[in-house]
Amino acid sequence: MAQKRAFNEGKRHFKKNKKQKTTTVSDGSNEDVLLADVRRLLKTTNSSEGQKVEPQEQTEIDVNISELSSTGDGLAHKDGSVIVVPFAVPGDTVTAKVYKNNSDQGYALADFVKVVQAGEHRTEKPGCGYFTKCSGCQFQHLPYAYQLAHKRTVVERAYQNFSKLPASAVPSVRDTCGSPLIYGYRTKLTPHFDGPPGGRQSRRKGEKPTWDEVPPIGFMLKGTRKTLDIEDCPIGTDAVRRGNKRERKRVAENIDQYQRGATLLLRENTERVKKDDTQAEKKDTENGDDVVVEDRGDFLHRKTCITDQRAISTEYIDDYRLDNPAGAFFQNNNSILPLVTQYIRENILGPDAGSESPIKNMIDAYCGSGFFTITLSSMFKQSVGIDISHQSIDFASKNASLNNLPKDSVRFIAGDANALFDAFDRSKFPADETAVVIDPPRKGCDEGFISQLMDYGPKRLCYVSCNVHTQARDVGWLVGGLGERQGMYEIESIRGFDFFPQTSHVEGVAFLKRVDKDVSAEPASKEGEVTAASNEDQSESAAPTAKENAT
Ligand SMILES: C[S@@+](CC[C@H](N)C(=O)[O-])C[C@H]1O[C@@H](n2cnc3c(N)ncnc32)[C@H](O)[C@@H]1O
Repeated sequence: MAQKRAFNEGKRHFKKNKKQKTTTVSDGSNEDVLLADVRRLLKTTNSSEGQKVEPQEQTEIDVNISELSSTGDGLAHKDGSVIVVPFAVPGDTVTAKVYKNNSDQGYALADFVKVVQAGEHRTEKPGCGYFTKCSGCQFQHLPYAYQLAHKRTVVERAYQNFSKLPASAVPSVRDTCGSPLIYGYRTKLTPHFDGPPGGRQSRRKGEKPTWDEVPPIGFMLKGTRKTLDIEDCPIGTDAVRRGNKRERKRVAENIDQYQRGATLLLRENTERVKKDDTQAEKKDTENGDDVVVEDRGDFLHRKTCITDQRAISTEYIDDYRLDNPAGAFFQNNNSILPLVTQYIRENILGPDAGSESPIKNMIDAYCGSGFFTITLSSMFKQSVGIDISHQSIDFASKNASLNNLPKDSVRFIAGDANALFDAFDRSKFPADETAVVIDPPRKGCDEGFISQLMDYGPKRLCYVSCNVHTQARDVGWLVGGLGERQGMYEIESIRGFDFFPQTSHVEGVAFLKRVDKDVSAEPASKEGEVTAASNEDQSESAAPTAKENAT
């Protein structure tokens, strides 16, 4: 009998220092991920136990960086504590200034001060003048191959730390797929500025707040809650960078019209025009510097930057046109998306699937404005996407029409993924003929969703996630079980995709297959009949045991 797994491991409470305050660390948060790395490092370096010297806050110390954390920080072991230093590289000796000592957790957070001796991997000239000040990028001093190799390790550790699966249940993580563009890739940036000093008091008194000067407009200064003024961000696309310049000028000229701080939207928009379109040429001349023109074979892509949240932005991926409300979620690195869709096409039917694949249907849970449903639709007889946002579903339906997809085979439903399996006719989507794509927000799937998914028991799963740590937890449930529910899947492959070069983020794509019953060993069932219940019985043998789970 397989081990029953804790139903909700989502929130853990840690006692904090002498005041006995507790803090909640949610699954997959930066703190949770860092803690797992700290514990592992302390375990492997327990030789100095008993001679622990707590680093004093506000003191400067020199430390040798031994590894990179999954959050992108350098980790050093010193006198029984782990010192966490941003912008540091394994092999570096750096001076760091401790600003927070989490002694009960065994680590201290420090600011990077300077490099004393550079490690061998610190070879790149950062592409941005704000590097080591801006909190956006962590890796501009690292060669791209090193960044990709590190992200593979991040995915590996995610499964070691959060899936609760034995190593034997997790296949070797594939090499990270790199992004074709490593700068100039971000199609969306959202710089912000803070309100005027004393603004709240002025408003309370019924007075209009005034500005002494134009405030910094940009991103967070690393390790603080202050805004760093950013004139230019080289990970943005050319159109977005031009938009940033324009928006900064507009805000500076109109700052008196703002009573509070604000977040600006910079979203790339693409207009596809035939090469001989003289009207488009005229527009380009009129709009001058605002338009970036890219040659795409028979077409030109005219790229501009949208700043109105309610406007519609357009992107082209694999020749599909996808419209989206500019302020709503859409993937931010257009250059890597064709590689992701290609990879999913190559794997979603299974490694042995030829033209005779039993998989005829696709369900896209958390579908947004239909990116996966639409770009993969040609592989399936019918596809259905579901998303909690009515606005996204409206756009998904419009996108299906824009791409001339038949209404009877590509459909979208507005609703909670947790109720997904009540929302459509299961008999039209037999589990044996269906693949489910899952692409939830950073917090991952709800337990309710995972349980329902296992009740339904689709033959194949493709789990895409921008948080490989919550993804590993959820995959652990699907394979190892959740609460009373036994797991019923096996991991086929795991691979990271580098959606955000120069940063510590990695997108995970995992393929899972249902562990099917060996019908020859079960005389009572009819040949070929595989039900969710029978899969559940069978999964016991595939699920890890209590002992394995504990390792
Ligand atoms: C990471 S986005 C993925 C969107 C889409 N797959 C794409 O690539 O553009 C996550 C999506 O999950 C949706 N979402 C969040 N919670 C949900 C829930 N409980 N049920 C259904 N959709 C949900 C959000 O509206 C968002 O569109």
